[in-house]
Amino acid sequence: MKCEPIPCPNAIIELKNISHHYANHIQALHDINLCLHQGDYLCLLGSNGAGKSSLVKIIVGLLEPSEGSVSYYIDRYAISYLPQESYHLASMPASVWEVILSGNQDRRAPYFLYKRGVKQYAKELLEDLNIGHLADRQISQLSGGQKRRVLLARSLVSKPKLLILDEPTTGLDTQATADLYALLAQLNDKGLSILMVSHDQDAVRKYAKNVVLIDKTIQFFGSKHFWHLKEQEKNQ
Ligand SMILES: Nc1ncnc2c1ncn2[C@@H]1O[C@H](COP(=O)(O)OP(=O)(O)OP(=O)(O)O)[C@@H](O)[C@H]1O
Repeated sequence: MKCEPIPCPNAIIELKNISHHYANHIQALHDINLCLHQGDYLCLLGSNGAGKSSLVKIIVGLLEPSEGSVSYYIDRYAISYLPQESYHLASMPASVWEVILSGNQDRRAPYFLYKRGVKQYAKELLEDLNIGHLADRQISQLSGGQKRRVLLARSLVSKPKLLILDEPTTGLDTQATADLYALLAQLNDKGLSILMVSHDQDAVRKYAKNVVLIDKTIQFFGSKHFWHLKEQEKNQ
């Protein structure tokens, strides 16, 4: 199905004609045109190998696209990214508290100059994500699900304007998953823009505003309600 791109009046990021092939000639993405709006909750869907992680890495600047351009209409430092795997952070010789605060490293200020407000917000995040009891533990000694919650707190402590998450609920139990979605919805209500790679169809139905479905190229890009109708049609 060919979709017209939704208009971009309040775009914070705009992708134009993005294509990417890796050194082994695998074509991961072809001619992607996409925009992310201020206040959006955009879910990026696609099957394994469809190019989701490649696209996210291009958006956050970790991967240079073979073709096309990305335009940023917000400060790049206002973008926070929670990747699928963060081995280096999850194995750091540091406490949970230190790892969370390191998400707010002001590049111009020494480590000890954290403002009181940042520490207060870090404490709130510890509570919201139910990891307050872990604050003094070494992150390397936590379970996979606990580490993910710590890394989410780390990616939020700088109060980003855009949060990009790649499969954020991997390894979380039912309660932790529900808590995480509730927190994201709350932050989105307060103005945080969200781009989330997800396989969780229920979460997409419940929380997303817009949906982009890719399989190297864009298969669908539009409102969640329209996507839902298309899904229903397909299943009839
Ligand atoms: N570093 C790499 N070098 C070569 N090919 C790669 C590399 N990373 C990804 N690919 C290939 O690019 C294509 C897109 O991969 P990508 O990881 O972006 O997909 P994905 O949609 O995120 O998949 P998944 O849902 O399984 O995480 C796949 O065919 C993959 O094998």
